[in-house]
Amino acid sequence: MVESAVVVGTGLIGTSIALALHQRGVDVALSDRDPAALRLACDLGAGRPLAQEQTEPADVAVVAVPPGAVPAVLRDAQRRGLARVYTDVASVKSSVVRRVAELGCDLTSYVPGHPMGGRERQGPGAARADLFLGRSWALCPAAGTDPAAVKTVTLLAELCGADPLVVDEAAHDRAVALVSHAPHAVSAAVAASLLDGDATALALAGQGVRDMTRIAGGDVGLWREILGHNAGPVAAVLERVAADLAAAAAALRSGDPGVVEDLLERGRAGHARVPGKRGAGPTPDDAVLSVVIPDEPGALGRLFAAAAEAGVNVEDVRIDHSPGLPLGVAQLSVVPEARDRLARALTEGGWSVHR
Ligand SMILES: NC(=O)c1ccc[n+]([C@@H]2O[C@H](COP(=O)([O-])OP(=O)(O)OC[C@H]3O[C@@H](n4cnc5c(N)ncnc54)[C@H](O)[C@@H]3O)[C@@H](O)[C@H]2O)c1
Ligand SMILES: O=C(O)C(=O)C[C@]1(C(=O)O)C=C[C@@H](O)C=C1
Repeated sequence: MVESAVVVGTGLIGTSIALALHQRGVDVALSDRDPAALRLACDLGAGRPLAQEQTEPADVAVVAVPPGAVPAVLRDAQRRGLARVYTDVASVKSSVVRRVAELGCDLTSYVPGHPMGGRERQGPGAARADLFLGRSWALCPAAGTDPAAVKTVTLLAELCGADPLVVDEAAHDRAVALVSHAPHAVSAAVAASLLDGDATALALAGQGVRDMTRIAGGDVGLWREILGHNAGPVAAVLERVAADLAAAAAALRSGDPGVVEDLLERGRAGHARVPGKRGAGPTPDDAVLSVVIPDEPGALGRLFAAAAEAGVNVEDVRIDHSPGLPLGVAQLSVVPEARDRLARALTEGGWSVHR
């Protein structure tokens, strides 16, 4: 059971976890070294400030501070006896766990963790209770970790709507180098190239460059720490990506289309491997309906209401606006079996539906 929790570090991730737990009826006590971050998290309804003298240990304490700060914060939390079970959310695991052991923390009650949901913004103001819905949440218990502690942190992840995944810490670091850390560095490199663009080039920026550079807007201090703590695995991925890019550039200069085509084909194949919601495959093209919506208040609400009336759950939605036009296109992702039913119902309801 997770009935009470302490969250140390009320930034984006700590406050998002606290909001999710609070919504599920967990008693959440919050702490942050920055009083403004703590106050905002409390005002957002994420929990109450942790009392100086905590009498009863909570079921679980979540250390949600930058990777380099985790070991000392965990040691202090354990010394204070804040909880029976401890976890952290740092984006890297091996270096953090090594330092935690060096500081003499109790390893039996500590389950290293990493929720795979986040944003490019920092602080409690960016927190969302649904940040981890359908995301994986890595747990990296060691041989000596108490199985009951693993159960508690598994439950914590599930209460936040995530899918817990037990993985060895070194495998975790190699995996996130591939799916998170190197992509961040590549996004930063592409975004940095925009510094060479003039006003005309930037005025022509479309959705492609926005998608590609969103994560480059993340906090420099945090990402410098993350990349530095996972240096070897990240460097290995960056070297492979750099080799591909160098080969593509050389082929473009020499007019060899095969190399470029091979990169594009492998890119499509890699993209198709990225799982969708809850580990399912990506939404097949045939399960996406494009619906023209007027750019006016309530239009999206009416569209969702029409889908609900047809008994169809909208799994995901993306909205493309046409600048200068009073219209947008909502791309509704639904399970393939529901596509025809929804298309029929929307068409009968007067919506302009395209497959
Ligand atoms: N940002 C993401 O997308 C993301 C996703 C998953 C995991 N993480 C991990 O979550 C952790 C927190 O990242 P964030 O994005 O929430 O950052 P954030 O900057 O929004 O929040 C960090 C909070 O920790 C507090 N803090 C720092 N040192 C502290 C200390 N010694 N004692 C108490 N509080 C302290 C800060 O005041 C701040 O409020 C990091 O370890 C990061 O690797 C981040
Ligand atoms: O969506 C984003 O903005 C993120 O960068 C989230 C993301 C990721 O790479 O998926 C970033 C770092 C984390 O440690 C976990 C999640």
